[in-house]
Amino acid sequence: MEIGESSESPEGKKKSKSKTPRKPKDSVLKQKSPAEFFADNKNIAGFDNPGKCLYTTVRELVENALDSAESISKLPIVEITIEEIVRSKFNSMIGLAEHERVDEELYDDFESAKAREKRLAKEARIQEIQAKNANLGKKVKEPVASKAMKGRGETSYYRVTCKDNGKGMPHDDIPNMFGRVLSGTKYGLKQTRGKFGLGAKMALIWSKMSTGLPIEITSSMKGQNYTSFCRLDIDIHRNIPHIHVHEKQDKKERWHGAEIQIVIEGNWTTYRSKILHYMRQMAVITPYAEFLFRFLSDAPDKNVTVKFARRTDIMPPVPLETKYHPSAVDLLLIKRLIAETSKQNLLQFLQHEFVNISKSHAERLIGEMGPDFSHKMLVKSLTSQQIVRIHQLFRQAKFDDPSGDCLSPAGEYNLRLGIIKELHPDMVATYSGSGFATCSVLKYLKATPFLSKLESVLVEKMLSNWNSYKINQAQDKIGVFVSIVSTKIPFKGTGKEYIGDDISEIAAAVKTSIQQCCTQLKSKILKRIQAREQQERKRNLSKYIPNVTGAIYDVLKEMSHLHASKRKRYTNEDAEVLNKVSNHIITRETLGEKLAQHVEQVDYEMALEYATQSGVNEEPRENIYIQTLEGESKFVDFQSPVFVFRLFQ
Ligand SMILES: Nc1ncnc2c1ncn2[C@@H]1O[C@H](COP(=O)(O)OP(=O)(O)OP(=O)(O)O)[C@@H](O)[C@H]1O
Repeated sequence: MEIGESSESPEGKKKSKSKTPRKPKDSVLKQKSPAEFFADNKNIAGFDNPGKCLYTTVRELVENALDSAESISKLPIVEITIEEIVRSKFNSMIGLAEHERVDEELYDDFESAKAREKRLAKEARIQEIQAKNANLGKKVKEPVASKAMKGRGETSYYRVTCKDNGKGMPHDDIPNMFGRVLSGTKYGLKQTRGKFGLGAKMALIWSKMSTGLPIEITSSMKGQNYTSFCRLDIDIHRNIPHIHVHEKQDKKERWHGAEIQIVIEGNWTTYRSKILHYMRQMAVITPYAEFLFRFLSDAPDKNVTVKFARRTDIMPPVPLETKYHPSAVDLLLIKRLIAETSKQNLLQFLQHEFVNISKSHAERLIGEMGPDFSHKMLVKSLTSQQIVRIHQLFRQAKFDDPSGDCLSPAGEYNLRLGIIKELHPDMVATYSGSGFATCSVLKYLKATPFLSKLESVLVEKMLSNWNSYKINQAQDKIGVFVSIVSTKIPFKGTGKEYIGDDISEIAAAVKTSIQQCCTQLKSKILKRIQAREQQERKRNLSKYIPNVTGAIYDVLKEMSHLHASKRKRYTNEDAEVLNKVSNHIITRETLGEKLAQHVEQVDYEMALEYATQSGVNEEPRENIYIQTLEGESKFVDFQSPVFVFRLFQ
């Protein structure tokens, strides 16, 4: 599907010989190609400012790499490198001579001698205050960038390279895949990260807007004895690739996959933490992938190398292509399906082009459509009115929900593993819901602030009663991961940053998942609280043993004197005890020991009583997750926060 082709640019029109009516002189009507539209509105695809553009470029390339490796069931290895290119280096790269400023006052970062003096004095004062605060152990705020530091001219360029071990691309498709907006291989009804056929082209449009440099693609597919190399940019007005080089080269290594390289303007300083956070999130959600992230610059202290190692060899199965659900199609879609179907008659069409319509169900539906319809009628001969009738029936009839079999959720096992390995939380709870294959994870951290403002507001909205789950919002740090898989995620924009909470089924599934996780956490937290209380009770009782023994022993001693001097006679058991005191069989020490034994006994009995009441009759248990024995792997991992068992068959 290439929507781009239907929209002609003014240039395209000039060239075409078609007899379209001439534009009236006073008309203000204009057309835009999809590439022009997205260049003008790049914010809707997550390309807002240079920093965000760098971040979104990384995201788009990484997600394409993962999609590609997963499509052939290959454990992904993704190497992403961001190389900083300072302006002087960039200029020499493009053959632009360095220019010494002549008229300083022309520049945005110009400051007069007086202003400079004032600024330096202010900065010195701030530094002094900060030094004082640091000595007092107070928190020191990051200094705000001064005008001289943040001049608009301080552009930085970055070469972003992403290499994967995925499927690679057919040689002839590469130019359109990267140089034609709204072209891709992921429009079908299949769960993939990519969907719009836009991301890589947005990165290219941004490189064209900011550096003017082309994108370079190297690709090799399994079984190909060559490597494809393509250097191209995009003709924005016509929305077509502008190819510089497109050739087959000798294959030097046994590699299949793709390597994409692009030079763009960006801002590493402001987006460093967001990019690293994203890489970590990807490592959490895809623990079966290996990520190598590198930031390289001329200043070695700025360089970053992070390797997120693979923690499991078990990846979710490849998602399956599915068909449309009859309740979810519109008129346009039915017409398209009719045009594209290979089935001859209406019965076969209904039965094979939709999910949840069996043969007998199709027969009943055709019966319900009216006398104009029959099983054998040619589907391509349906009139517009008849198609409307089918559509109306699809809207009114009752169909089973789609099964979700075509989806491949990350699964509790993978999410849990990813979270434990990357975030080392204090506690984790996971829950996997059905229907939307929603899997939600809630982790509970003591030390690391995790939620961003937006996420916390969202979770807050979902769950206002943390207290009832024994979660202390002021003290406890809570992280929530929700993984939603679908053939079509209802993102709010092509930047794929948000999904709305207006789709009630998704909102309800997410809420239930979070509540389920909270309930699991609650029982873990309660156990911990009770264990702490038990320890405290014992400590409190033991604390008084010396004083209590002393007091009792003094009284017994006094009584034994009275008894021995016959000033007061005690009988039976009392006399026996007092004699033992006189004969040093009962001493301060033996009394202390007995009391300690008693405290131990009482404590044990109380713990036992609690355990019987709450149904805990053993040591606290930790759930372990066993991966199913599907796929090629001949082993199974038993995963717990403290150990992993790998059992080979
Ligand atoms: N690393 C890669 N390996 C193999 N194919 C790739 C790779 N990167 C891109 N492609 C191909 O190029 C197409 C276009 O990619 P692009 O990022 O523009 O869109 P998309 O991934 O399909 O959708 P979205 O815009 O939602 O990300 C993809 O559909 C895919 O077929």
